[in-house]
Amino acid sequence: MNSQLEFFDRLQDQLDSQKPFVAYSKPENNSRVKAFLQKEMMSYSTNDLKDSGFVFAPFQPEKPAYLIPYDHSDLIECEFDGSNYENGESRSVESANSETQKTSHEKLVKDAILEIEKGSFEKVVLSRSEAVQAGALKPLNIFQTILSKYATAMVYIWFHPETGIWMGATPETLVESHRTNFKTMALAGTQLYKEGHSVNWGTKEIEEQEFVTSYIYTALQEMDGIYQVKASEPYTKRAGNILHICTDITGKLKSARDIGELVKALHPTPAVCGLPKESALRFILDNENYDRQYYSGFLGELNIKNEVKRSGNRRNQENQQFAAISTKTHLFVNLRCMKIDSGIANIFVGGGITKDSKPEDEWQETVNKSQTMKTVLVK
Ligand SMILES: C=C(O[C@@H]1C=C(C(=O)O)C=C[C@H]1O)C(=O)O
Repeated sequence: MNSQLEFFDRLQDQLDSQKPFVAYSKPENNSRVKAFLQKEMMSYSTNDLKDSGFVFAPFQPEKPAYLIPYDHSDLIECEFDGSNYENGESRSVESANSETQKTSHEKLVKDAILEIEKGSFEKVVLSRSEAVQAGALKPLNIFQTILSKYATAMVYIWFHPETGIWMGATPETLVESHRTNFKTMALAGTQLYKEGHSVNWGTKEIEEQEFVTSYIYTALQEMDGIYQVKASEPYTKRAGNILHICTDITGKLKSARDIGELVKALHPTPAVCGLPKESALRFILDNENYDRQYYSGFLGELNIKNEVKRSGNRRNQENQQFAAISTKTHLFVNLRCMKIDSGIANIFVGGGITKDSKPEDEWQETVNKSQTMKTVLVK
């Protein structure tokens, strides 16, 4: 375990020498910050997700996913004390041309609704990117503010010379697996969190989230090598100033090595792409008018060896040997994120469109979601 100062110095050195690294804290243990520091300048990728390390994959499934390999990295960690950072309600930065952005996002939404009425697809997730000034704020200081502000998210900073600096605070698990057990979630429907107010969901949000659950559930049930698929009751999940509807879905894989096939079946899920997947993806690529890059892709720990302490009990030795080589994967969908480039933060936000969508509300939803990153850009 490193001291916080030492830990962030190591990250800064890595950034100064332009070598890939990732630092992150997971929702279940949010004060523990871990990092993979790649030892050399090399560029690694993973196609089948059978490698071990930290993966950073784009939205478009056929494009390569970067990997910081476990075997080529220094792994460091620290306990993070966020008490020195400004917290609570903060102001937020605004971009200059929001009227133009509003008009073009609403036009995009209207075009999608026409397409839904024609029967081309049932749901499509439409997004935009917005550039705001990050000023003189240093990337690692922004990351520390995100860590102190969003305790229940997967908070990360990723750097690779070929992708630039990305960071975010995502609420959405793509797949979590340990040995042959796996878990995923159907997350959709959005409203602003208001303290002290009871939460009611409208039909549009309930239906939209049910689409996502039933697509994931059916896709998993139909897949070879997947068993015992179960879905929880939907519940409300808070992510910063935003609320979503969430259903947890669990199951079993025939082999722990099949994680790549599972991810291939899920990504991009209807929570970030649409339904049916192919026609929604086509609409996104033809109409969004910008490149999502790694926004709504996925990132996280891939096939990480699980540390298991052996006991001296001889009767259980077979089991223990199995446990000693078991691996864990925890991948998140890259949402509520931004790319930092020469003092400019490009924030990425989107939302699901169905036949019942109202263009102005959909614009407002992206504005609300953009606050997650905007509020960490103020000194
Ligand atoms: C697409 C985003 O979020 C996704 C879309 C949601 C929605 O349409 O309500 C809710 C949660 C996420 O699955 C985003 O945050 O940019």
